[in-house]
Amino acid sequence: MSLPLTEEQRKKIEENRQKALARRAEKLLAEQHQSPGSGSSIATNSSQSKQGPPPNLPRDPSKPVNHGVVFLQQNLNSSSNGNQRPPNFHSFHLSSPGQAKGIGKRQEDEIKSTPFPPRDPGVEAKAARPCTSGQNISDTNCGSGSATPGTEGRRPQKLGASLHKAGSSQKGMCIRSGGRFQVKIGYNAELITVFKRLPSRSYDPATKTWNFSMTDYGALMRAAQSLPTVTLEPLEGAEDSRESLSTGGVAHTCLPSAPSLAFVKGQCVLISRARFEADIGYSEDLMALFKQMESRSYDVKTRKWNFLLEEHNKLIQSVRCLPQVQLDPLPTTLTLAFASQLEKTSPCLTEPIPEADLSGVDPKLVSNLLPFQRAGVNFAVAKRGRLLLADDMGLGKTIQAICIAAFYRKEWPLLVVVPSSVRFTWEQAFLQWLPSLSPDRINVVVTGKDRLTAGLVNIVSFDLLSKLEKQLKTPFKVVIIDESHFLKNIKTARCRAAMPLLKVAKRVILLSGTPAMSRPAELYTQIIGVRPTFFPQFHAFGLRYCDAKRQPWGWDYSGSSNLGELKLLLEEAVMLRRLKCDVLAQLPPKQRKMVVIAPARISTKARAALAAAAKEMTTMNNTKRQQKEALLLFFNRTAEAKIPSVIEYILDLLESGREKFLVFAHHKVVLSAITRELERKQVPHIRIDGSTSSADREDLCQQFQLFEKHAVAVLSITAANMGLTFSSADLVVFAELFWNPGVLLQAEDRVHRIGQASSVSIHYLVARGTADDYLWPLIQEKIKVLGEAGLSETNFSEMTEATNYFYEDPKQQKIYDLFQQSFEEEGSDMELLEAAESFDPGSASGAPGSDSQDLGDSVDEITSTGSPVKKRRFEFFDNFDSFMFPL
Ligand SMILES: Nc1ncnc2c1ncn2[C@@H]1O[C@H](COP(=O)(O)OP(=O)(O)OP(=O)(O)O)[C@@H](O)[C@H]1O
Repeated sequence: MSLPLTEEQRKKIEENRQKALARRAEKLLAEQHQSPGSGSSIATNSSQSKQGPPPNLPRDPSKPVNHGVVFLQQNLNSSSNGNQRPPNFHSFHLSSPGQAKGIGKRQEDEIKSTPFPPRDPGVEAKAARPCTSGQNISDTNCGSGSATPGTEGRRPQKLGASLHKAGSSQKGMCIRSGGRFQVKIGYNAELITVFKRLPSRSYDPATKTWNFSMTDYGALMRAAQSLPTVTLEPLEGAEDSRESLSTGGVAHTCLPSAPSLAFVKGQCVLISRARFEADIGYSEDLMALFKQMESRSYDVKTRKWNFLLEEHNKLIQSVRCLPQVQLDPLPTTLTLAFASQLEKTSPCLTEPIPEADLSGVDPKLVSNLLPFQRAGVNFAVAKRGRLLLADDMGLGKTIQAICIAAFYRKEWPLLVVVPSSVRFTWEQAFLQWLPSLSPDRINVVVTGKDRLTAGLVNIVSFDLLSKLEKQLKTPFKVVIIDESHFLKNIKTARCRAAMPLLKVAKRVILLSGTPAMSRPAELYTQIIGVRPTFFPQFHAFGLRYCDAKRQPWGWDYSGSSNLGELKLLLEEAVMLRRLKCDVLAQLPPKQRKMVVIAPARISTKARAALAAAAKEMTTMNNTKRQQKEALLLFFNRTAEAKIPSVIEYILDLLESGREKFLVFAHHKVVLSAITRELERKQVPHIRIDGSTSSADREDLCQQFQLFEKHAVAVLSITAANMGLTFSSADLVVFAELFWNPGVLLQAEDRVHRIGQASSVSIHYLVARGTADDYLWPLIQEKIKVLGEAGLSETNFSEMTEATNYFYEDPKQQKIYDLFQQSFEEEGSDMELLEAAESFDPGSASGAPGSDSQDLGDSVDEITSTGSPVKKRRFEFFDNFDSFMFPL
């Protein structure tokens, strides 16, 4: 005789019975999918959807069925929703004849063969994780249906209303708890599965209840409605509240079943010239599709699938048939740039760059090109003269740019836009490398009154360009932009002036050793400068490569994303970049450069003082002592006159991204003016001069070596030319010349020594119309003598061939002779040193004023009306906040 069942046992049996029924219903549904003549075809389902549930499925709602089946019924009921993009496989497969119409046979087959979404809760939970777009299941599964025309006009069932369910269904309720809500109900395995798919789920072991944020309320209620074994009372007052609507309240008729809540979204990303990767979450359907791709490869490290570019379009087309997957294709810019790979028009991955025919370019230039420079010219010609040449600093971008421009000489006049401090250095470079170019065909624009088109080669500073561009009637066909990162901020006048010129020019040669100093957004203007059709909207570029984020005040593009892809795109279509270490074997250990600094920056007063000093030197009947004094004064006046140009050059170097360098000067006034300016700009720096104690020298030197970012060492030529190591820098700037070349070489070797792995750049700043006119040839002469005697490997004259510093004028010859005699005399070093130390510009007769008072008196900054223009020249320090676009 059996004992009567306890309440507990009855409940358990009922639960088991329901589970068994659910399993059976699921099996039936699966069989229906597999059977060829069954209702699994889209067409059949479409017709069924009009007629009601398929005959082999339970019709009686009072009979328990599993959630998948209930979901099917719900979809059948909502079959009028023809325009709605189905949120998941089930709704797509089993409903919506409108959708079915648009599906081809092959897609149909794919859909038919698509298995059920994963049942393993772990896998499901993974799939249901918020996808890359930030969507979570609560908005992906219902959002699309919530406001579609197909659902309009149909009276939606209230979200919270309990459906009529089997009398044995388990009852529970939702209760508000702060900003969340909790579900009070006994154990129900299916409901737990639903819970586990909701992103905001949290389990409280103390009360043994699950709780959720309100964002998941709609999804939970809809999923619970689809479970025949569960009846959930809604939250009080939530039925018609905005909360329920915002979570998709009106769309409950298309509710997905719990397992199909997963929706994955991702994008294709280029990972090499030949392959792209699908950056997307897990989806079983997608996985099946990936496995059909011939070129598929799985990267165990990134846990992502990648494919050959030639399969990109095929994959994208196939994925479009998976309604629960959104895989964004590569941006059009990339597909255009890599068209040969996508269309497999090129049999080899990297085609060799053809050798350019440089027979029309001056042989002097061509024969001097180093192999990597020649390759740079070939690359530029292969890119039809439009490129960003981003070689490391000091690799000779100037000579390459001149050669590329000379290749297109028939299309000249040429425009060369450069930082103001190097206008004359560029002039020298043209004279040096293109002997066929008559010097009078070079037009260096110095003032706002000059003509921009007066020469065959026109060299202009960024700032003057923005004042003179209106002069242009016909555009330049060939344009060089030196330090093109000066254009990084689209809002600046210089950028606004230059960009239209680049757009219409046929050849655009951008030069920069540091195209972007802190963020990819800085590259945008340079990319479109070279390729105006790339990323027509900055926003699209920002979204992909700048990790664009919407902020309350607008979009923030200061981040970075997909950098590997950006690099590939740049290398393919825009940029050539070689690092020093790549071509070190081709480089000399030291590269010297004579920088002709802008004479226009020498103030009128300083000019007058220089002229007076020079005149004094050539005055007849002067005693030897008077001659010496005149020479010292000329030397001192030179130092003073060079200060504005020196400072401008140093600031341009910093703006160009030079991080660490040494500046040698001789006069105290020059050292002080430089350090004062660095302090003003808050650039970390050290100073070592005659007044620095031995102990401090070592400390300061160590400090400089350890500085991580940009820093400048301001050093006295005579006090810091020996015994110190500054090998963490690879650039030395001589703000002043010194008559003793041995001292200069020693100073150079502060960076060129053991510990220095790089080729070292040395820049000598030379000002015309000053004592430099005499000092420079004197130094070259002396070095030559040392070289001939085997005492120096250095040949200074090589870099100044084009510079005629020897004067025909007998007066100038006399000054030169005087310098020569003085420097050869015993003790002259000491005398010059003292003169430099004690020189006080304010006290000298005819003095132009104390050290840097005249710094701003530049012709550049005088407009055509003669009024000084106040502006922030050095954006590098003042303005990091570019590219913050308003919404
Ligand atoms: N092939 C060459 N033959 C002789 N001198 C060269 C050659 N290439 C470069 N130089 C010299 O090397 C020095 C550095 O070159 P350049 O100023 O063009 O470098 P860069 O790449 O523009 O550097 P930065 O980015 O610092 O301006 C110059 O004095 C230049 O004349």
